[in-house]
Amino acid sequence: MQTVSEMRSYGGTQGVYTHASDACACDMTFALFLPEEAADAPVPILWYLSGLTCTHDNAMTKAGAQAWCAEQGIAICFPDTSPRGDDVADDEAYDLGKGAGFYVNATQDPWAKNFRMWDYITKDLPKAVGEHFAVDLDRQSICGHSMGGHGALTMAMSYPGRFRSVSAFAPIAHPTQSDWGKKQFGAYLGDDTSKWAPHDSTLLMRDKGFDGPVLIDQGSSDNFLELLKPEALAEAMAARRQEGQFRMQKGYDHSYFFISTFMEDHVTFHAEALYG
Ligand SMILES: N[C@@H](CCC(=O)N[C@@H](CS)C(=O)NCC(=O)O)C(=O)O
Repeated sequence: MQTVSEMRSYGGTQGVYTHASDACACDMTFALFLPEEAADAPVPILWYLSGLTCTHDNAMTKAGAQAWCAEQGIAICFPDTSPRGDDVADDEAYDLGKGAGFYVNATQDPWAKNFRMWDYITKDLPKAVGEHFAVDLDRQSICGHSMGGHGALTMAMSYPGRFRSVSAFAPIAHPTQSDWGKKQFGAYLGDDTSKWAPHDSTLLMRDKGFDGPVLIDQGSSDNFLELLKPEALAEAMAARRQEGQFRMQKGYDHSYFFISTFMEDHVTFHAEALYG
């Protein structure tokens, strides 16, 4: 584990670190905010998965999460969205390859060698963070934005008992039926759509739901509504009678101005579950 930077923030520390990932077969960079309570004892941790084109840096600098995490005494980790490096495959489109890992384990060439973001987020990263920092892995929650909302919801429903709560800002909610999904799942997972289904949060919600509270915020003026398909997830939540809230936020778009507006609500929501 190498420290890239560490800065004082809200009485705690905002760090950026690089480590070797077995899953992605490359070095990965992540950001971690630790509140001042972490100096005395391990603190609960919230994972924040970012969207297309992002690195660890976008949410770290624009989501405004540190103030609320400091207030609640919880850590927040911002991973990268794909493997990185000169040897890693890429595509010229912004929504495939680097910056667009889609939180799956690719099985198809040329992606299979490095694009294993599912294993990175669920295995390598918690192991590394748990070993090196004062975080309590018995108290984890997960959230994300857009492609990262998709990752957070699919991981939360796939690992019952691991995450106490899940939330998402404008998640890609039904990727098997969207051009933000079909293109990437076809490339990473191949043509057999039965391999796609475990990575669709609407299908997972219909099938099993989440064993804790769910909070979804979606801007009504989001320019990607046709790709995100929020109505499919809202319907699935209602049909399952899932504990949680789906909030359509009037006039908000897809940007970090939307995310930072509602970040306090999300951190408070997770803190209630993490300290409950
Ligand atoms: N085509 C758009 C789509 C990418 C996009 O909106 N990405 C969102 C996540 S899906 C984002 O967080 N962008 C980075 C940022 O706003 O800092 C672009 O490249 O700007």
